[in-house]
Amino acid sequence: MERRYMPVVIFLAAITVGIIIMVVISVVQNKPLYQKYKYGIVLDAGSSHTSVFIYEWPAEKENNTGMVQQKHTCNVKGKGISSYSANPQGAGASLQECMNEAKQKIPAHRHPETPVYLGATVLDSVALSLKSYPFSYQGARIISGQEEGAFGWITVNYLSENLRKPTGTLGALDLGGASTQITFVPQQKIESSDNSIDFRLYGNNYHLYTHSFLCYGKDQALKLSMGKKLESTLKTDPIELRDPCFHPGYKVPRTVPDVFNTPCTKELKLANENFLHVGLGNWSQCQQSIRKVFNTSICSYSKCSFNGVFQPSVYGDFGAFSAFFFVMDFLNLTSDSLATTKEKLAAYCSTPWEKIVGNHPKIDQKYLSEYCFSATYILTLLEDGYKFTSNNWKDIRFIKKIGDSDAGWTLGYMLNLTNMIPAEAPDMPLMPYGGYVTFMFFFALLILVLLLLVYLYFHRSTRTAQKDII
Ligand SMILES: Nc1nc2c(ncn2[C@@H]2O[C@H](COP(=O)(O)OP(=O)(O)OP(=O)(O)O)[C@@H](O)[C@H]2O)c(=O)[nH]1
Ligand SMILES: [Ca+2]
Repeated sequence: MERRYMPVVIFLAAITVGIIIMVVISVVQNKPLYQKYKYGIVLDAGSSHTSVFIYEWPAEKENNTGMVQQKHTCNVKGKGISSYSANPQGAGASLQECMNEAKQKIPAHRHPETPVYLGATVLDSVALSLKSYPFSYQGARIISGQEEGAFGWITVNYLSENLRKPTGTLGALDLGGASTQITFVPQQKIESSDNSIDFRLYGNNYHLYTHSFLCYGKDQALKLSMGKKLESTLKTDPIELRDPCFHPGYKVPRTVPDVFNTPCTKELKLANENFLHVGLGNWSQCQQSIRKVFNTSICSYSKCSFNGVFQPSVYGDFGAFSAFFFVMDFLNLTSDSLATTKEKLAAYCSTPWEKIVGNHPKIDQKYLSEYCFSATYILTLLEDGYKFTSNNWKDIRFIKKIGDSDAGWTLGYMLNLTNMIPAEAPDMPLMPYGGYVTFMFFFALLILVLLLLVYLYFHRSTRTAQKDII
C-alpha cells in the first residue's frame, strides 16, 4: 500500500479503537447494579387462620410493575390469632414460630428497614409481640371488606402485569371463612357510592365495583344454612337435622349453640340443644336449601346481586381464589363447564360418607365432610348471587397463585402502604439491558465491517494503480 494512504488507515484504526472503547464503557456503565433486595412482611389474621407473608423486590426497581414477589409464607398453627379473644397473650405467642422463620429468611442487615403490617382483626398482645421482633412494625389495621376486595384486585392485576394498560384487567373473587368479596371494572354505571372505588395506577384510571358480604364466607354460610334448617325442622323433629348437603351415612352429634355461636345467625332458643346431623346427599335439595340464605327478591337499583346489594353485570375474566380454589381444586372442578360441574357435584354429594372417607384417609374430616356443601354454595353464590351464567362460566379462573405469589389481599395491601404502585408510570428505559448490549455489540461489529471494507477498497485501488503504472 502506498505510503500516502497510511495516515488514512491509522486514522480509521484510531476511530475503530475509540468506538470499541466507547461501546465497552457504555455497556459496563449501564450494567444493572448488583441486585439489592428489599423486604416486607404482612400478617393476614383471617377468621379461620393467620398467615405470615414475606415479600421481596429489587431495591432500585420497586416502582416497576410485577417486581414484588412472594418469597415465603408461613401458616400460624391452630385457628389463627382471631381465635384468641379469650386468651390474648396466647395470640402473640402463637406468632413466634412464623416470625422466627421470617428472621431466617430476611438478611439480618435488612431487618430494621423491613416493614411489618398486620391486617384484619387485632389483639393488643399481638401488637406487643410484633414490636419485640427486629423489624419495623407499622401497626395493625382492621381491613374493611371494601379494602379486602380492592387489595385482592390490585394483587391479581399487579401479578398479571395488567396495571400497565387501562383495560383488560382481571376481576377478583375472594371466598374466606367469614366473608366473601367481588371486585371488577364494570361496563355499566355504579349506582351506589358504597360499592365504588377509584384507583390511579401507573397513569391509568380504574373505576372499580366492589362489595364484601360479611357472613357469606363458607364457614358462616354453612351456619346460616344449618340455622335455617334447624329453625324449620327441630320444632317438629327435635332429634335429627336431615341435611341434603352432607353425604348419605354421615351422622354427627351437634348442639344448637354450635350452629348459633356467631353474630351471623340470630339467637335460636330450643328446649333441646342436642341433635344428630344426618346426611342425605341430595344435591338438588341441597341447592334449594342454600338458595334460602340469599334474598334475591328485594332490589332498589336497576339490578342487584342479593340482599338488596347493587351489582352491575359481571364483565371480563375473573380470578377466584382462597376457598374458591381450595374447594373447586379438591373436587377437580376448576376447568369444567357449569353443566358438567353440576353433574359431577350431584354424583359426589350422593356418594356414601364411608366411601368418601375411604378415598381420602388423610384429609381433615372437618374439611372433607363440607366439600359437598361448600362447592354447592360456591355454585349458588356465583350463579344465583353474582349472576354468572353457563356462557361466562369459562371466564372464571380458579387460582391459588400467580407465579410464586398467593392471590389474596396482602400483597395489594403492602404495595399500597409502601407506595410501590405510583400513580404515574415511571420512565421505562429505551430497551432492556440485554437488548442494549446486543444492539451495541452489533453496532460495533457493523463499524468494524465497514472499516474493513474501506481498508480492502483502498488496498485494491492501490494494487490496481500500481498495475497501471507497470
Ligand atoms: N379445603 C381446604 N380449606 C381450606 C384450606 N385453607 C383454608 N381453608 C378453608 O377455606 C376457608 C377460607 O380460608 P381463608 O381464605 O384462610 O379464610 P379467612 O381469611 O380465615 O376468612 P376471612 O376472614 O373471611 O377472610 C376457611 O373455611 C378455611 O377453613 C385448605 O388448605 N383446604
Ligand atoms: Ca381472607
